[in-house]
Amino acid sequence: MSGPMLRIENLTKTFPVRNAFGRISGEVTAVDNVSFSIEPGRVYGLAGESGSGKSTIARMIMGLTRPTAGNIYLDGLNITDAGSGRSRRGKVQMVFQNPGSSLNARRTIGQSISVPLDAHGHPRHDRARRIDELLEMVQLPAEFAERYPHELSGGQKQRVAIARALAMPPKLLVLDEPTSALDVSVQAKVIDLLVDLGRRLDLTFLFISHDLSLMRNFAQDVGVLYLGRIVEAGATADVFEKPSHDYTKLLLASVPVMSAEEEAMRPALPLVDGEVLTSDRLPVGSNTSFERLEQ
Ligand SMILES: Nc1ncnc2c1ncn2[C@@H]1O[C@H](COP(=O)(O)OP(=O)(O)OP(=O)(O)O)[C@@H](O)[C@H]1O
Repeated sequence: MSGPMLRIENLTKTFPVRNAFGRISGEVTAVDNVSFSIEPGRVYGLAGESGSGKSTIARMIMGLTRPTAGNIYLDGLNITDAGSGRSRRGKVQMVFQNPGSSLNARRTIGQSISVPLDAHGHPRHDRARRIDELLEMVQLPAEFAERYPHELSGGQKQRVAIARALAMPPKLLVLDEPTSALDVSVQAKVIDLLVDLGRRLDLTFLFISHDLSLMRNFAQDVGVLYLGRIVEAGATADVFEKPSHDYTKLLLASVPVMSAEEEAMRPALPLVDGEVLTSDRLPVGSNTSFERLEQ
């Protein structure tokens, strides 16, 4: 099918805010009229600081949170109200930030990987072979199938989470801060693995991160999210070279630089009322005291 793999159209999500007595006293707009699309085989980066609405967008795509307004199309199909069940038909999978908590401590790695296989009716007699194949795909030895999560490093656990997400190969892989719980040296290896798998399996990625240096290497297109809105979007190289929004400039200014050349290319810090705009001068949004409500 031609057309975008994912199309997000005017997506909005509000949550009720409760006061100390548990009564609804207002609402917070976590995602505010967001639109973007991802062409097949591309990596789209959604960048923004904590609280900007990144995870809420991911949860709506996965059918874990119902949008207040707007539409989500996956491979041409409107999945906005489809819930997290079969209607996504295994077309979309997600890898979460913390590989430790996404794996069941009481299950062996092989058992964890077989959950999606069983759920999709993969033939039992082929299960062990498929688990070996998936472990090999994420560059882990076959013996790991017998191990428990506590016997693995953070990077190895994240590789298992990726193997599980690919057990029934999806078209779209949503990565919500997939490397932020890992050491810097391990982060690059996990990203390299994702790039390689993306090519081999023809995957499309939504890569959610606050880490712009990773995004620069991985994503071809980027949308910068600030207080629930996309304030800037375009080809990653363009956005990084000529950011137009103050918030993007600020995010870029805090990316660690490696060389004098890169330092010279850093955008000047935005000035507001003649003063340098720093993170603590940005409106942070009133996101500190809400009860987190599952809708
Ligand atoms: N279930 C909920 N109930 C109430 N408010 C919520 C709920 N989920 C998210 N929010 C609020 O919505 C806003 C966006 O949160 P979200 O988790 O999407 O941000 P984020 O960019 O993913 O941040 P982080 O990187 O810290 O996870 C925040 O203000 C948050 O407090």
